[in-house]
This record gives sequence, C-alpha cells and structure tokens, in this order.
Amino acid sequence: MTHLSAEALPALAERLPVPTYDRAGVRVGIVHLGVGGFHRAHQAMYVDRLLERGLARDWGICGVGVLPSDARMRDALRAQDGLYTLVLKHPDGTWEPRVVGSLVEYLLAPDDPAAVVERMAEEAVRIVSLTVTEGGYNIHAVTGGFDLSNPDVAADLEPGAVPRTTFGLVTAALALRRERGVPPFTVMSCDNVQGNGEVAHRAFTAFATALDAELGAWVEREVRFPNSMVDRITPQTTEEDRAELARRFGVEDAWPVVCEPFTQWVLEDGFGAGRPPLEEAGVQVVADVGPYELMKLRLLNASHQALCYFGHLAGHRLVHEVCQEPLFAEFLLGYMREEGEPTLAPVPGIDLAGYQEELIRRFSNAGVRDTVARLCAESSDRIPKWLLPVVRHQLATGGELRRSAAVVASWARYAEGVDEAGEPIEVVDRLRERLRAAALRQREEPLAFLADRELFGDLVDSPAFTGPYLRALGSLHARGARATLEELVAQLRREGVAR
Ligand SMILES: NC(=O)c1ccc[n+]([C@@H]2O[C@H](COP(=O)([O-])OP(=O)(O)OC[C@H]3O[C@@H](n4cnc5c(N)ncnc54)[C@H](O)[C@@H]3O)[C@@H](O)[C@H]2O)c1
Ligand SMILES: O=P(O)(O)OC[C@@H](O)[C@@H](O)[C@H](O)[C@H](O)CO
Repeated sequence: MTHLSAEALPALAERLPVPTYDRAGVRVGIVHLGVGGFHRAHQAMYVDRLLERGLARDWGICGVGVLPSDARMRDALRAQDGLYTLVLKHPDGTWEPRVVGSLVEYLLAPDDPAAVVERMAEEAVRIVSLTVTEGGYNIHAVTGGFDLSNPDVAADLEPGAVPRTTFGLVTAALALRRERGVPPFTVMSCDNVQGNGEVAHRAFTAFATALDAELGAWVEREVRFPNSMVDRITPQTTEEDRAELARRFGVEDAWPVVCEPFTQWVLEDGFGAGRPPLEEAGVQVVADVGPYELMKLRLLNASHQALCYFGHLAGHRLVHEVCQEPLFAEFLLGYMREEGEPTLAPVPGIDLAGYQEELIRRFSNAGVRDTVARLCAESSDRIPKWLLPVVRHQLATGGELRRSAAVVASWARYAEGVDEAGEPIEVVDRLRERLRAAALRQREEPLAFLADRELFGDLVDSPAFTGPYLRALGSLHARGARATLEELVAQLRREGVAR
C-alpha cells in the first residue's frame, strides 16, 4: 500500500498513470474557489491534460476553500501534496484511474483570508474560477437581484470587514489589483446556472458597487465573466470508493474523486487576461454557450429532478437502478422529447435525439453509483432554475407539460418528509422547514406547496398547470409513486399512438 504523495509518484507510476511533468516548475495562474468533487473531476483534469503536454506551465491551480467545512479538503490535499486520484467508472465495472497534479496549492480562506486575497491579487493569476453551487451566487429568487440582506454578505460590506464570502474575497483582490495598476483577472463560473457568467457578473458588480460605487463601475467595465456549460456526473466519494482504490491499485488516497467517463465543457472565449489553450484538451470554445447550456440544464439537470423524487418514493436509492427500469426510462425520454426539447433552440452540431438517448445510458451506468439523495438535495435551488422555465415556456406556447407538472407534484410529496412506508425522508434543503410545513398542509389544502410564490411565482394561478399538478399529487397520495407514473406513462403512450 502506498500513501499518495509527490515522493511516491515514481513507485505509483508502475500501477497507474501519474503526472510526468515537473510540478515544482508549474506556476499558479488560476485560483479556484469551491474545490469539491466536480472541480477535481473536470477543470483540474483538463488543466492536468494540458500540463502533461507542456501547454500550461503558467496555469497551475491554487484551490481555495471558502467555508470552514472545507478544512477536511485542506487536510486531505495538504497531506498528499495537492495530488489526488481521479477514477473514471465504466459501466462494465472497470476503473480507469489517474493521479492528477494540476492543483499545486490549497488555501483555506477562514485560516488566513488576507493570504487568499493576496494570492488572487498577484499579477500571475489571470483567472479566478468558481464552483460554489447554484445557491452560491446569492441571487434573490423573486427579485432576481443580488441579495444584500444575506447576513454574511452584509457582514462583508461593513467598513474594515475581514472578508469571508466569495464576494468579499474576490472583490478585495480586484480592489487591490485596481489600486496597484494590475489588470483584473477573469472570473469564470463553472456552476450549473443558466448564464453562469452573466449571473456572476451581476452578483460581483452588485457587491462591489455596494462597497464602493467607483469600484463597482470598474468591475462592471473591466472584468470579464465568460459563460460556460460544464458536464460530468460526479457523485460524492464514499468510504467504499477509498477502500476499493486501495484494493485495486494499492493507493492510499484520503479523498479520491470518482465520476463517469463522459465529460463536456463548452466555454465562451471571453477572457481579459489570457487563458490556457483549453481547446487542446478537448474543451469546445464557442462564441455563444447559450444553446448548449439550456440543452444541458433542461435535459440533463431537469431529468435528474424528474427521476429523483419519484425514484426515492418508489424505493430506489441509486440513480442507475431508477433509469434501468423501463418505466422510468420511458417517462424521462418522454419528458425530454415532448417537454424539454420544444423549449430549446437548435444546438450547433448536436443531434438532440441522440443526446437524450445517451443521457439515459449515462444515468444507467451501474459503475457510477450516483445517489438519488444527491439529486434530491437543495431542490429549492434547482427546480426553479431548471424545470420551471420549461413549464413556463410550455404554458406560454400551449405545449405538453403533464410530466413536468407530475415532477413538481413528486417534489411536493417528497417534501412531506415521510415515505410511502411511513419511514422518515432526510430532506436536505436550506428551506426544509418551510417546505415541509407547506407540504404537510397539502393533504387538506392541495395547492399549499405551490402557493409559495418565492419559488413558483404565479404558477398557482394557472389552471393549465394546476390541473395536471393536482391530478398527479392526488394520485401520489392515493396510489403512490409507481402507480402514478405507470398510469401517466400509459395514458401518454395511448395518446401518442392515437396521434
Ligand atoms: N457533481 C456534479 O456532477 C456536477 C456536475 C456539473 C457541475 N457541477 C457544479 O459544481 C457544483 C459543486 O458540485 P460538487 O459536486 O463539487 O459539490 P461538493 O459538495 O463536492 O463541493 C462543493 C464545494 O462548494 C463549496 N461551497 C458550497 N457553497 C458555497 C458558498 N456559498 N460559497 C463558497 N463555497 C461554497 C463547498 O464548500 C465545496 O468546496 C455544483 O453545485 C454544480 O453547480 C457539479
Ligand atoms: O450538482 P448540482 O447541484 O448542480 O446538481 C445535481 C446534478 O444534477 C448535477 O450535479 C449533475 O450531476 C451534473 O450537472 C452533471 O454534469
């Protein structure tokens, strides 16, 4: 058994691919906030590919943890010189591992916020990238504006405050660069947010303006925020993954990353201070990410929500088990073809029917062992951003929406916090209590959940939506998830045949 470290690389090289480049000679050019599983499976992997080909010596990554809970990642990475194993899990059970070396430094902001700000202020750093989750942009669900009333944000706006949020840290670094006459870095969001660059632009400009109007105007004018579409299913690493890595390859890694083989990154070429030649590593650099982004959010991410509540209520805990059931596969393909796809513009170079079939295959990969629970978490950040735009589009055009309405109803049923066998459901959501209170009222007052206008806007006033929603919710209560799905799928199949 070999503990992963820089020193151990020559020995490990006999068992799995490891970096062959000189890591000590790699300079930090990217600071990344939010080093979780996904960043390590995706962006850091692309940079590692470039480093391997000698194409990114100035683009090493300094990871930053913003939250105190990231201390675990700090400890894991520091103990192994920033190295970690990335394992691609194939459907046949094969594991394809590689030790990734592009994370050459890691800083935990709560340990020393000034050091993080200084790092980002260095001229050599030309990109600050983010994966801080959908909720991490602090956009108010109703106003669509940056939420200045968030207590952490408000604390960062106090005169002389030591920054502790993403906004405080990044803005302090931008202010230092401006003061020193150093051009700004590009802020590159890699979160699953529609128009992620534009959203980041709005959020950082609003924060900087609240701090100092002139700084805000400078950020607005000078800082670039390219949009991107990112895709690779990356479940949380489990203890079994760690043990299996040790068993199969003799590598002792405190926090490996496991993911599916598929990967995609579509990126707008909007970088103010240069970028690595990412296209050499397989990134699609395009003028407009919009169509790709909508395709991914409304087909992949919305389908994840379409399968997770029904899947959980039907007794499944793993995503592939749900999707290997023909009933669920038919439901998801129907949602994608008849409800998601009509809301999309043509996507250059993509055959949408093929993309949808591939999604079912990806979701069905038994090697990945993605959990239904991961997909159910923080639904109040996801459903409004991924599924409700589909509903609104279909309402506006008179299109099909029965499957989407059933998915929202399945969330409402799931949010009650008790499954069909009377067992508790561990709902993970920052709005958990509010959701649960509304969901529990819906047995007497069926529209109680949908009446939350902060989440659903005015959908509750739309009979074309409430009709199918209430039918699905009534059926979920009376007959359960599986029977509800069977009935809906059978009805839609009959209608399809009749058409
Ligand atoms: N996991 C995937 O399959 C996947 C795929 C595509 C995109 N993404 C994007 O990446 C994000 C992170 O996913 P992950 O799998 O790495 O999750 P993760 O839980 O492994 O890591 C999340 C990281 O974000 C940080 N974070 C959370 N909230 C924050 C906040 N408010 N401010 C600053 N940092 C914050 C956490 O501390 C952690 O470091 C997702 O929310 C999504 O937008 C994930
Ligand atoms: O990680 P989130 O919060 O964006 O959402 C959960 C999943 O739908 C998502 O992680 C997908 O696995 C991912 O978007 C695939 O690329």
